Amino acid sequence: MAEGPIGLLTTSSGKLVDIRETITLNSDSFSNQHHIDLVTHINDERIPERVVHAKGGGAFGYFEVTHDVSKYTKAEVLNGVGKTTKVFVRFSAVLQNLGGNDAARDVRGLSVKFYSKEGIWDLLCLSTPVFFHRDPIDFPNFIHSVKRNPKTNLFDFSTRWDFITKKPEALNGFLHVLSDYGIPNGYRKMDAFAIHTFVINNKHGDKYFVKFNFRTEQGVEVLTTDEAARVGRDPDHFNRDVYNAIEKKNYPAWRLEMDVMTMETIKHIDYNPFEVTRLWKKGTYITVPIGRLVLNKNPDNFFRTVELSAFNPANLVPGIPGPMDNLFRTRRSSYRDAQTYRLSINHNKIKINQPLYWKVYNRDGKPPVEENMNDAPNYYPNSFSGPVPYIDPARPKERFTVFDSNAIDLEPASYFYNHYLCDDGQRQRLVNNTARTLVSVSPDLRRRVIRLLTLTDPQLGMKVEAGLEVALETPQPPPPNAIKIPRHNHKARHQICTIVNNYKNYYD
Ligand code: HEM
Repeated sequence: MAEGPIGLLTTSSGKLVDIRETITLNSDSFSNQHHIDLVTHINDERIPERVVHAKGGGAFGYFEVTHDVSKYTKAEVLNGVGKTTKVFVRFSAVLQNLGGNDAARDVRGLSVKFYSKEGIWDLLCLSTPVFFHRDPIDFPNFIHSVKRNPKTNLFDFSTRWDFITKKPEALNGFLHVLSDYGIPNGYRKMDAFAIHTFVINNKHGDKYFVKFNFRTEQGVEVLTTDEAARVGRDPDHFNRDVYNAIEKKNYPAWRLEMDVMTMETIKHIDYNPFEVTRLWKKGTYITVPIGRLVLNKNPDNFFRTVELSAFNPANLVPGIPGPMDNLFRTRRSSYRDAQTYRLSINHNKIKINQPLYWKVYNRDGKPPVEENMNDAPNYYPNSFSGPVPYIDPARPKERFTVFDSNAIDLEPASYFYNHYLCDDGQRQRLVNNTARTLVSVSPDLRRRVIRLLTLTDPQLGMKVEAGLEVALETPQPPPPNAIKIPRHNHKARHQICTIVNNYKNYYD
């Protein structure tokens, strides 16, 4: 904050405001343009919240290349050891509305906007290494089933479990959310995964298949359900945590690495590596370090940066042609459509989304239009010095198609329960959390869920059934913000469970 006033007050059209115009009592308030300016502007201050990932926070920083990956990709942003690129990062919770609770059991987002010399690269990641469905047509149904019930406007476990039992591939993702991994101890303490298998290429046009993963340098930490209920008494705990760490110059950082598969491996492995509801099997890939993401500046203005930011997975750069699976193909158009609705067709001209360089044939539309390409031709091809395309000699020529299977495969969910979770304590907490969600659903739906869990793993089904019996007889804890903490309970210890990230141990 500046020490003195930063200048004289004006109306939004620039007229200086007399001090007598700052009060309207006993005056002709409708001749007071300052008053009208204020009371009408506030009516239009809201824009639609994001349909998913509405609650979030963000920070600026940089990405530094620490390893030479030119063998795999020619992308300028990932090349040149020691080089830094400016970034803006947005953290989010998928299901929470604006103003929702950071400590809710949910999937988290970590989206990175790289302001690269070759254009914006948006890398969108989740805190789970797997997604919930493979068919893009399921997205609206899946989101409806996990967001608020249209009648009660409450979050509803019946609709969630109903959807999962009809689409069992979603179970693996849900088990992640119901486990310790479902509530990280803040955004700084979580890893993040881009999930899809990306195609990348080097300057010779050779293709590689990679999964991008961010590994937190703060260490992975999670909250138990009870711990989260306490932490959640401050609904903005996660945003506050990131903000305060940056203000204290304790800059949060992540290592960016990629799991790499060659074209040869892709052709011969016994599972579909493009399948987003499962992990890659150990031994079929190598892990290559790339660089470091560091957040070192809080935004000066939340709305102008975090709310107006538009991350679009289709924003890719040369050397990273991107994923080929069907889900990603839908994402290529979906985000642009959402952001046009939320921010206008010119969302890429909003400061936070602007690339370093752009020359386009698009014109006009809702502001901002910036210089609107001034007097340059507005059609292509033309004979009047309009911008021309370049030729990328390294663009991969070979094309192939990814076919998805419709088969239901419960093995990834079974693997998660038996091997990804590292001990019986983790497994028991998953069982308890799952049982609690079944208390409010109908007996018929409970039976369907137990049956699905039993098919996944007999022990899991049996334990959840037993846990449910206990939960039905135990009075349910009140909602988090109604929990009473004893006034002098200095001994209330934060039982934060620090867990080894065993994602890499898959199929060890
Ligand atoms: C068919 C599948 C999917 C569809 C249709 C979809 C759609 C959307 C939409 C419409 C938004 C809001 C965009 C906005 O208003 O700015 C969004 C946000 C987001 N999505 Fe997806 N999504 C899909 C799958 C995924 C997957 C697989 C990931 C994981 C990598 C993911 C990660 C994210 C993240 C991190 C955000 C928040 C971006 C931000 O911080 O603004 N989504 N998604």
